[in-house]
Amino acid sequence: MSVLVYVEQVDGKFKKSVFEAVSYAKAIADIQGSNLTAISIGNVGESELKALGKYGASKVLNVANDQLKNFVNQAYASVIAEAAKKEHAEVVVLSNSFSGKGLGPRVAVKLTAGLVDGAVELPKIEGGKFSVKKNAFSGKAFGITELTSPIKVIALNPNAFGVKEAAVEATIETFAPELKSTDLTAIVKEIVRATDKISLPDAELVVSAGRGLKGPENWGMIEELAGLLGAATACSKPVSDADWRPHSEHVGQTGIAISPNLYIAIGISGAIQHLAGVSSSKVIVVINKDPEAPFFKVADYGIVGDAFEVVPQLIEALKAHKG
Ligand SMILES: Cc1cc2nc3c(=O)[nH]c(=O)nc-3n(C[C@H](O)[C@H](O)[C@H](O)COP(=O)(O)OP(=O)(O)OC[C@H]3O[C@@H](n4cnc5c(N)ncnc54)[C@H](O)[C@@H]3O)c2cc1C
Repeated sequence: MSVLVYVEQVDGKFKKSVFEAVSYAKAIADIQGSNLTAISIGNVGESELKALGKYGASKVLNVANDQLKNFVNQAYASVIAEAAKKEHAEVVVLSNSFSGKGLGPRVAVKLTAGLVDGAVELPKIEGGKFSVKKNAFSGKAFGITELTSPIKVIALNPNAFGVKEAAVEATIETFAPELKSTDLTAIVKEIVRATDKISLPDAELVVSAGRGLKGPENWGMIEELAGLLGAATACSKPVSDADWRPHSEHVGQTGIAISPNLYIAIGISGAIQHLAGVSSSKVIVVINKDPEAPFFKVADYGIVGDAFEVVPQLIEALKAHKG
């Protein structure tokens, strides 16, 4: 018996959410008294794979196949399921990222396993029962799901558990499962990234702005503030609908759901559909000129003021602090 964790790579590197998923899987392995194996797909260097030992993976299955260099949902799901069978894994953990959201259900079907996606806590394993707390209704509620299948698949929400070190020596093993032709009907040859900015779902700090900014020409100060903080930028739905910002920045019920350590909302009213995607942020700072704006009700810190006065002052203060 073991726990298997899928470690998603981007350009041969692991993101923070991977170390978090490994830490989470290691904690489950410790509860069960079993070992943790990681499965890496794509061309990842040995030192990067070995580094997974720092978070508790004692074995790393390495699938270095050129056809799988870039993410292919169907094929990756087959490889993860084969790895789970090989390792007799009782629990399979992955990150509830863009690709994890597609992989989780596929892996679960292949293993006839129960799935919890959007997990926010370690499972409770008591009296033969295995239940997991998860986000429900776009983050407006939590649900407790009991998994009754012998194999369980858990997709962990980024930033829900944190990265925890549990250093062990990781051994690397080559794994080359046979792929069906139906798994490779589409191969991603190359991914050309539109931007090299910090990716929103992984960002620990997010600076977000809404219609209060009046127009796209005013985003310079938002980008400058985000740049100084090392934060990603986000926006409300009307802003991306009006093409002031790209749709990839739209957060909320119909956009991306995020849970960064810090979310700064500037000129955003705080409509329930917006809050659905950001309310699990650890600290929320709201800047709005209307003291009655609903966002203040969920804010940890609020500044009532005009964004065009407050943001430049914040930028100056940060520059002075950094200098
Ligand atoms: C089915 C459905 C799904 C939706 N999904 C989403 C979603 O995923 N994400 C989302 O964001 N919205 C979503 N919406 C839209 C949502 O209901 C709100 O309309 C939207 O969030 C409002 O965006 P906003 O706060 O930027 O704009 P507004 O509501 O226009 O608010 C602008 C805010 O800026 C403040 N302001 C104005 N000028 C300044 C200034 N100079 N300085 C400081 N503050 C200023 C105002 O006081 C106001 O609070 C959805 C709606 C529906 C019906």
